[in-house]
Amino acid sequence: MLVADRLTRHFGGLTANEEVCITLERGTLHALLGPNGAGKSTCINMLSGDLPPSSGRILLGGKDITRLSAAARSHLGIGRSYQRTNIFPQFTVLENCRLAAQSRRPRPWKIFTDAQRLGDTVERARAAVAEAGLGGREARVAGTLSHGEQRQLEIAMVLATDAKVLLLDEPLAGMGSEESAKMVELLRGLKDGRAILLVEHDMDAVFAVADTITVMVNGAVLESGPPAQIRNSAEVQAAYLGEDEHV
Ligand SMILES: Nc1ncnc2c1ncn2[C@@H]1O[C@H](COP(=O)(O)OP(=O)(O)OP(=O)(O)O)[C@@H](O)[C@H]1O
Repeated sequence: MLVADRLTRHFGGLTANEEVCITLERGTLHALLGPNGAGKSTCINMLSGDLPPSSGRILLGGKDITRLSAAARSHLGIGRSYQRTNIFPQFTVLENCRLAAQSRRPRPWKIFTDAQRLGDTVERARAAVAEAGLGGREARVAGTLSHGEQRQLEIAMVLATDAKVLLLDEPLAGMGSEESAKMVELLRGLKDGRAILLVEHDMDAVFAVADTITVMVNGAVLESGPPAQIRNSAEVQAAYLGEDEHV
């Protein structure tokens, strides 16, 4: 569905990503692992259109989208969440999702001109809230939700844009074990009909939910494969996972 083909990004003399290749398939979750500074955020930023690559290509359904803006990619069905929670805290859960859904419309801010379309947007927002596990909390002011629920709301906002490719940057950050377990369940349910890229430090969560894992070290892909292969890779253990007894 989405292909990163030899993506490279330099920052001055530093090579943050070097010829990174990643393929996201519909119906699967692909996790991107690596120590701090490995280049995961740089990679997700290039895929979302927040950062232009120095070289390499990004293909969506075979079409070259390397030069498209983040907004144009959103219209094509690529949605992303950010490491830091990115909601409007003073708005309700439903309003946050409605604004996200609205952003996909051709003229996003002309919302009072077409009641039928506005209705569609609200329906999409409601469906996204439900799918993200926040059903019943539509009228809650977002800033009063728990941390875990705010991260769920972020996911709901991505879903409200009708994204078919989800780029999720550390959705479990700062969560307790109960909240994490809930998020893992949520992620599992989101695979259906979508392709997901998950950048996440929580190993237990990654191994519980990923179909494919790519490990990056120093800006380059060290190894990519199913969880069992990564778990048993001597190279991965030596470079990165060796000291983690969960793996
Ligand atoms: N805008 C920037 N300008 C200069 N250097 C940058 C920039 N963004 C990232 N880097 C550098 O590129 C390298 C890769 O950083 P990146 O944030 O992609 O890693 P990461 O794997 O996401 O790390 P973390 O797990 O800490 O988020 C690091 O050495 C970082 O300092």
